[in-house]
Amino acid sequence: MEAGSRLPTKWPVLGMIPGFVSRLHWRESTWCFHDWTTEVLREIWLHLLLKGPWCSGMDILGTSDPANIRYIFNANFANYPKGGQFLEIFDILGDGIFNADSDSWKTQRKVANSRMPRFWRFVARVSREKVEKVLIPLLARAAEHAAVVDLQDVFLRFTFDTTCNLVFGVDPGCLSPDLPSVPFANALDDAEEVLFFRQAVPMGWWKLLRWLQVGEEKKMVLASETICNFITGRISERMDEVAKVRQDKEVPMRLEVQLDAGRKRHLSTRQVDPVVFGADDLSSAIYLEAALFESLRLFPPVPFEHNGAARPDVLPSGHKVDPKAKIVIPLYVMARVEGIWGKDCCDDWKLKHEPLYKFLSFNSGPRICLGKDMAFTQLKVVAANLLHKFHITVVKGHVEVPSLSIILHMKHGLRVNVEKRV
Ligand code: HEM
Repeated sequence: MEAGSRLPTKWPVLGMIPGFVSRLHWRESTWCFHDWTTEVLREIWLHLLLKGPWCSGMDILGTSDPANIRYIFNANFANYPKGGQFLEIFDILGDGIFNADSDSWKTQRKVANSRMPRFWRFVARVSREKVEKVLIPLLARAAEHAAVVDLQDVFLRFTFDTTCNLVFGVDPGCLSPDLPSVPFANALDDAEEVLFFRQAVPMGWWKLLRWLQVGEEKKMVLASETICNFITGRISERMDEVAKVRQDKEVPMRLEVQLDAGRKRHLSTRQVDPVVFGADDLSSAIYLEAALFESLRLFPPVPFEHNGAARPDVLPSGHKVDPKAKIVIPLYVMARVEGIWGKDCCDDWKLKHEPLYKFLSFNSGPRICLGKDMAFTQLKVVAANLLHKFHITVVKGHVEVPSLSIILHMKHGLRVNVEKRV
């Protein structure tokens, strides 16, 4: 394949790594790393073979070819496990489902899958309540005071509160009116940026930094500590509560009374504001769904997928892969390739079904995201209610730059003005 003009120069010994790393540092410009990879892949049509330094084991095949993706995620799924390299990079996730392969993955997926309907009901109820009691009042106050709101920060807090409620049974109140600082959420952001860095440089490099505990890896140490402290704190609180409940003989009756009070409260809130949409009200909101799908296509929350091959193989595009190479699928880029989505790939949306190996935002094949319906329900409840009650506009001059992280978010948040609809 001919090297395109935007491709980094291939140096003896160092390969393309100097040019690649320098692109990582164009952070402040709107011409960000994602845009650069989009231009490169457009120019050389779907595939990019990035040569890492000599003997570094960091050759990367970037592909956005739907035929390859279908092959890797579906047809020859067994040959493309997460693999040892992935496990080392994502060590912070332990041996949970995201890192697991083979039998351990199968067992964890089965267990998680069986819990999803219950989780879905919980998240649907809690999301509606939180929208009504916290999110709408918060934006109404901002509208009254003509205050600028960082909508990305608000949504992160919303998700964080509902997720903690689901996982630990407690709402940490990150969305309370004073918007308290959330060290755990900041630590997660830091960890996600370090995980991106680890994927972008040779393994020996980040391991050396980790050993020396400097730079990005120092950031990871601090982030891991904060994350561990938060999780162990919530678990021990929960265990204390459970122990208390076990000792208390009157609990069954009390619980019943509490549940009944909860039900009544729920009924009474419905009476207070009947114009707050819940999951059931939105089940046939197909235009809203299409708009959300389109946003997730253009701005995939997981902007890259990363795989390795267990055995040497040849992809449908003819590219050879060997077990030492990394295969990277750039989702952000895929959404902007005309050959995949047509001429209007960047600025139009259509109401039609597309195969999941083209729309990869929730992954595809046997490892498809288990929380897709849950996430979608939450997105619909939040979007429908806010759009119904408020007119929201991005602050003039706000610069939108994606951060370099394994999760796509805006480096400077999303500053908006909010007005109540009349
Ligand atoms: C907009 C929100 C979400 C997006 C875009 C999303 C996207 C994804 C993606 C891309 C993967 C594949 C990751 C990989 O292995 O490389 C994944 C896996 C997964 N997701 Fe989600 N996800 C979302 C929300 C959720 C929620 C709310 C849950 C559950 C509570 C969830 C549960 C999972 C699980 C368990 C897996 C692992 C599946 C497996 O490896 O078998 N996700 N998700």
